[in-house]
Amino acid sequence: MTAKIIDGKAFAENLRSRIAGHVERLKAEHGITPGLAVVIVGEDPASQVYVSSKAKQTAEVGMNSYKHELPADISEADLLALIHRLNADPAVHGILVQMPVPRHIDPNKVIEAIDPAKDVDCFTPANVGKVQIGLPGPVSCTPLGCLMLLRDELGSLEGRHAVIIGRSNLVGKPMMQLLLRDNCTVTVAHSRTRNLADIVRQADIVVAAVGRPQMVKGDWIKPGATVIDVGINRVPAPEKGEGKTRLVGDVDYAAAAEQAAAITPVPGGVGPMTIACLLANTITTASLINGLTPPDDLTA
Ligand SMILES: Nc1nc(=O)c2c([nH]1)NC[C@@H]1CN(c3ccc(C(=O)N[C@@H](CCC(=O)O)C(=O)O)cc3)C=[N+]21
Repeated sequence: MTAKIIDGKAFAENLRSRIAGHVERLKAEHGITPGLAVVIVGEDPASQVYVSSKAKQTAEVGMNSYKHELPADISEADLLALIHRLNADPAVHGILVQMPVPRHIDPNKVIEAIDPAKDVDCFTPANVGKVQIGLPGPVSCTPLGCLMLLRDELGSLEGRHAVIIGRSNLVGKPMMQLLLRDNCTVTVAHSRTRNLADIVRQADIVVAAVGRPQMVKGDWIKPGATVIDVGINRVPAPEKGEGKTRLVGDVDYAAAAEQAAAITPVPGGVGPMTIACLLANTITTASLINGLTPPDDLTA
């Protein structure tokens, strides 16, 4: 079998055009222009690239984009003061502080400072709790993107056995909540799991989010399974020339594609969905801040 390639880039483009429609409607019917503030501390080149593409896509869907580039040596107090100003700014409906922040800044203090009503990453305890009990609000961007791709591919997820590899607060844990809410049977495996290959072999749905290049092997995949690869790992690519690199996922793509019914590529799979879901969350928070029901095609 050769798997169908799940085109996350195309799905994300379609999602962004729906988001643009919601922006139009919020402007025309309610006089609201959703605004997203993105804060980046320091000059990590990879982070710069992501932040620029977030800002560009924010503007493309008709939202206001506010970019705050801060020097790497900014004090924690000054960063928290900026977050408090953004919390109080009525033009800002979403706040994202690009992670990781430099070591002298406590990421937990940064997250705690963000008003949960504007927490488009879904990092704050209040929003993590809302996802768990199914209340409306922003949903972690990467898991939301994975869920949208899975629903589009499979229709109902009910009764399917999903194996998530990775238990991070960023991906594994929220993914577990969302798949449970969709009536999957969920197994969360991680670095200490015994017989990982045998557990993955039982999965109808595999979500790989371990951050180790090509760790999930082709013969771990049950024939006909759906594979979502969250990993984005930059590895050396001497075949492209000296010093060159390429992106690979957490799954051995070529071998897994021989077994799976459908699989996401890297790049062009989950990554573009993460950014589109950030914009979706900004529509959700802009709606809730203004007492409106968020559109249900943009959330879990
Ligand atoms: N507060 C916060 N929220 C985040 O959501 C957040 C963050 N911090 N820090 C960094 C990570 C990383 N991240 C990515 C988003 C999109 C792609 C993406 O679109 N990747 C492309 C490839 C891009 C390339 O070629 O380098 C793809 O997979 O096709 C990747 C990575 C969001 N993050």
